[in-house]
Amino acid sequence: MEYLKGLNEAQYEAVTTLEGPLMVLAGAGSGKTRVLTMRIAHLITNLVDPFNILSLTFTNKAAKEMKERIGKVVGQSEAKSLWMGTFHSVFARILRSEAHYIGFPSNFTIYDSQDSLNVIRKVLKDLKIDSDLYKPKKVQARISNYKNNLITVKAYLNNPELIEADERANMKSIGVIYQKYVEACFKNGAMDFDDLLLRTNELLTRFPEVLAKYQDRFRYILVDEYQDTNHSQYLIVKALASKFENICVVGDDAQSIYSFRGANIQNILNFKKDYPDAVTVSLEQNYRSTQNIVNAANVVISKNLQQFKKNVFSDNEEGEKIKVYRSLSDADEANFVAGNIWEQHNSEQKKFTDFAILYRTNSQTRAFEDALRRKNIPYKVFGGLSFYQRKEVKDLVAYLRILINENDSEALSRIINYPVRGIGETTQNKLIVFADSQNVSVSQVLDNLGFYAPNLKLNNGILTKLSDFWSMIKAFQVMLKTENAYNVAMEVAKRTGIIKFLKDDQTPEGISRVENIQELMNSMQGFIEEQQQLDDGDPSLPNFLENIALSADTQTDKNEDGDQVSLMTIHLSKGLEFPVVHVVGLEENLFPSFMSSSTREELEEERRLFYVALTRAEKQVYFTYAVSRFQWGKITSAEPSRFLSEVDEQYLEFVNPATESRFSNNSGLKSSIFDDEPSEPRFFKKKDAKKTIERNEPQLIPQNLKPVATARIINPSGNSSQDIEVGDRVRHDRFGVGEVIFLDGTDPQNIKAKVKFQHEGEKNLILKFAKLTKV
Ligand SMILES: Nc1ncnc2c1ncn2[C@@H]1O[C@H](COP(=O)(O)OP(=O)(O)OP(=O)(O)O)[C@@H](O)[C@H]1O
Ligand SMILES: [Mg+2]
Repeated sequence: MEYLKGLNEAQYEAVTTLEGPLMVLAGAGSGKTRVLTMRIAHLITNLVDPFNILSLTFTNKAAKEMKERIGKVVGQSEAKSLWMGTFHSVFARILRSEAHYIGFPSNFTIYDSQDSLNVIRKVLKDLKIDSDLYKPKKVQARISNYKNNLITVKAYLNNPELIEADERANMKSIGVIYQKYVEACFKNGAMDFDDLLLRTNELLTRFPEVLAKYQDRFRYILVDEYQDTNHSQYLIVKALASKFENICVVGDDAQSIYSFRGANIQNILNFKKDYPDAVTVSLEQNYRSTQNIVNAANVVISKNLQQFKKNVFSDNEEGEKIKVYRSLSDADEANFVAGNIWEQHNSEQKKFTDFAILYRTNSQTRAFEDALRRKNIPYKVFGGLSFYQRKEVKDLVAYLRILINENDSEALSRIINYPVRGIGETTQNKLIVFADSQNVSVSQVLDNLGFYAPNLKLNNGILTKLSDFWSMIKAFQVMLKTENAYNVAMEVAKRTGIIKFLKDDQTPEGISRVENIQELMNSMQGFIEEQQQLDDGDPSLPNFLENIALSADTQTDKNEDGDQVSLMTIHLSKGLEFPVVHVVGLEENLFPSFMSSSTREELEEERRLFYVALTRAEKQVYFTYAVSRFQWGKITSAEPSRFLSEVDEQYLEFVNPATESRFSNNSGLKSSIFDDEPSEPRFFKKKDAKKTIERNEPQLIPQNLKPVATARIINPSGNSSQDIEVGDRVRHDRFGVGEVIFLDGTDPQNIKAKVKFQHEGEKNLILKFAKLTKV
């Protein structure tokens, strides 16, 4: 069989041992995912019905790619009936069919983290609990943690130890908040992400017939990235696999990076305990990266005490050294990376998809986006606020959610007065309080407005507005019976006045909101067409809504398959590979993060994250760090990350001019940024110091400016110039577009300008450094 030929001996064993429990524990790039993919192809070739195979992946995108690859071996139609996806998407699907067992409607809404946060805020308000003491995000994390460890409200309330621990942490109301939160979700007919796992566990433990059904169905179970499963996921897999024990898990303890979400490395250790005769395969050859990268990664991870010993080697070329670039600011760092990509694209004919920029936190994205945009380099930011979480998109989706599940009070509160229709907060509160007093939902009150009206204490004008609103919703529901989801959504966007409301705002943001609504429609159309082509496709609105609720990781941009640079957090990059990887922001307190460097455990997890970043690369790695960074509205100085010094110098090459101490920060820098005449920083040559000034705009200058008529902007390279006058519109890299209101000074090297920016207000700038362009 052709597909088996490309495997090495250990991989071959893992692919062809089809029966019984099997664990592949191996380093990055050693072919674990490939083994999993080929194993599924091999199962199907050996006449296992794809219907009986369940494969759990880390992202939906990974599932899609695997399916395509398997399809190439066994035929696309066979591959289609595989059950493949993330834990959340697979079990959401199962919960829909079995929801009645646990008292949920089959059309339950899935709450993303924003929705759930809103519900928590409401609960806190109802309970009159100060949200400064109980920060909603913190409460959310705690509840999530309980759920992922299968600690239900009841279990919590019966566990004095947990209650005491929360009391000690000054969180003694967590129990009651947790209870109210669960009640609110249940009443809304909604599940949050953790519920999808928790309720699946409930389903499988409380109803043996349901368990038996899915045990029989999923005779072969495969899990990728097993090191990052949490307890709840572990129990689901264990329960499903316990009848046939045909379970194959692959993972790498050195890449466990989700312990903050409850991922538990113990699951790997437990595997041997749960299945004592499990076959364990280790893969040692890394096929992804050059020797230099693999060796550097080995050195880094060996600093962790908590790890299985692994030999990983590469037979690929030795490859280039890792390039280290010390930048003077975050903007400089971004310019260097964009410049490097641009240069390699032009001179070496590399595609933009060959490049990745990996960072520790989403907030680092903007500088790179700006730099790439300036060079007209196409890029895609993964993660962050997903398309479907943008306000205008969520608002329209909330209408659609209400059509499916009227009890979804979170959706209702979003739209009842959007666009504004005179149903203000007071009215909404009255409705909620009244509904509670009658023990019905707000939608039930609206359904029977005539009946409840005499007791509602609302004036006739408001009652008419409520009744009009609800009649409109009912009309959409009727329409949904005969029209497809796209037509209904279009009608909603028009009839409710959303499109008009958004179109009235002609600012760039307003225009992009309208485009986003258009994009939502496009994605709906695309979804319907895609589903119509599938044998078991489901183009219905509920299925569309489920897909977008679970789509945090999928790509939604127009040019999805275009040639573009990938920007993402390291967490999201897990499992992926790119020819050229830039690991940026390698500074203390950023990476390792200041939030996760106080204990050894935390630091080891950060180091694993660094290992993940490094091992994404096939050919080239760039490490960059800045000695000063624009953060929280001000410039702060930064020290190089300790991880840089943990990589043996033999694997590194320093791109900057030689410095006295490679990773030492230059504490003289901070003041020099603000001085007109820089004092010479300690480890910098004079040339470098000058650059510091030029690159670190803005230069703030005294307020007392006198107007002059014209000034000349000297381009930093000195070879071109532009005249500028008071009243001119100019663009600044960081502040955007603004109008020049004052100019001051006669020395062309030292002209100062006061510019009023559209969004950023007035700024005083030294022209020489501000790099303004006339627009
Ligand atoms: N036997 C092989 N021959 C040639 N290439 C291989 C072989 N095994 C794996 N590869 C290639 O090596 C790369 C890494 O494989 P894969 O992504 O499966 O590794 P992994 O162990 O899952 O990595 P990670 O830990 O990062 O998820 C892929 O491009 C894959 O196609
Ligand atoms: Mg993998």
